[in-house]
Amino acid sequence: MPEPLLQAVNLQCERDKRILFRELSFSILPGTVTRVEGPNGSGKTTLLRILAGLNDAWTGDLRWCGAPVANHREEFLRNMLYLGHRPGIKPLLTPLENLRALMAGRRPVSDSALSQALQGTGLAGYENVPCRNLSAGQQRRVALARLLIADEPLWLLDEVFTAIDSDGVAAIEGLLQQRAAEGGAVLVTTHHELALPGMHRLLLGKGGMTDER
Ligand SMILES: Nc1ncnc2c1ncn2[C@@H]1O[C@H](COP(=O)(O)OP(=O)(O)OP(=O)(O)O)[C@@H](O)[C@H]1O
Repeated sequence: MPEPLLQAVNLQCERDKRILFRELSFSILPGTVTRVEGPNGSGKTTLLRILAGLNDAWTGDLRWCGAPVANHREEFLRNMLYLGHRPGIKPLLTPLENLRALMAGRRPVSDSALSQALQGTGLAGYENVPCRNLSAGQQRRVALARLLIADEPLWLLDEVFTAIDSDGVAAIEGLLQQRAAEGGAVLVTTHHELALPGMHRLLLGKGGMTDER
């Protein structure tokens, strides 16, 4: 079996004196897509934020390629892409400016490559329009264009299908499968039905977690 990209060991998280999950352990292998599932409020967003280093209210161990994330935080952050359930784009900036800002601090990417990514998400002709003038789905597509220029092997995607039409959902499903086929791994939360062959499932809530296929 290949070495897991990410391992969680005995994660516990408490919010407002309520235990969201405890003794939560799982391994994310390269080449996999895993859907984090559970009812509203079961902790899906919280778990992804913990994995992305955006929430400190937890105990347990996280390992990246076998080494504690805490000791290799920069390397982990370089290899991980997190897209949250809000598009996280700036309404006064154009799609091109937003995508440039999303890549800041990462590797340099030319404007023509950024434009190509925007065109790949159906935003041809909107590259220089302020995002506040775009529809909800188009704004989401600006954030999703990030996936088309992502070289990070691990993707953490929280409700990124929101406001996306069926063609767009199918295109994103293709990107997730492609990342897995390239040896990466994807964790995704969504209330949409996903039909990805071989998809793993992490079930939160109802007092525990299972990993099923
Ligand atoms: N900043 C916060 N402070 C305190 N409690 C919080 C905070 N954020 C979330 N919670 C609580 O944590 C629980 C889990 O929230 P979370 O957003 O992780 O659930 P979820 O499974 O993603 O839900 P949904 O399916 O509705 O998106 C909720 O009961 C919520 O009230």
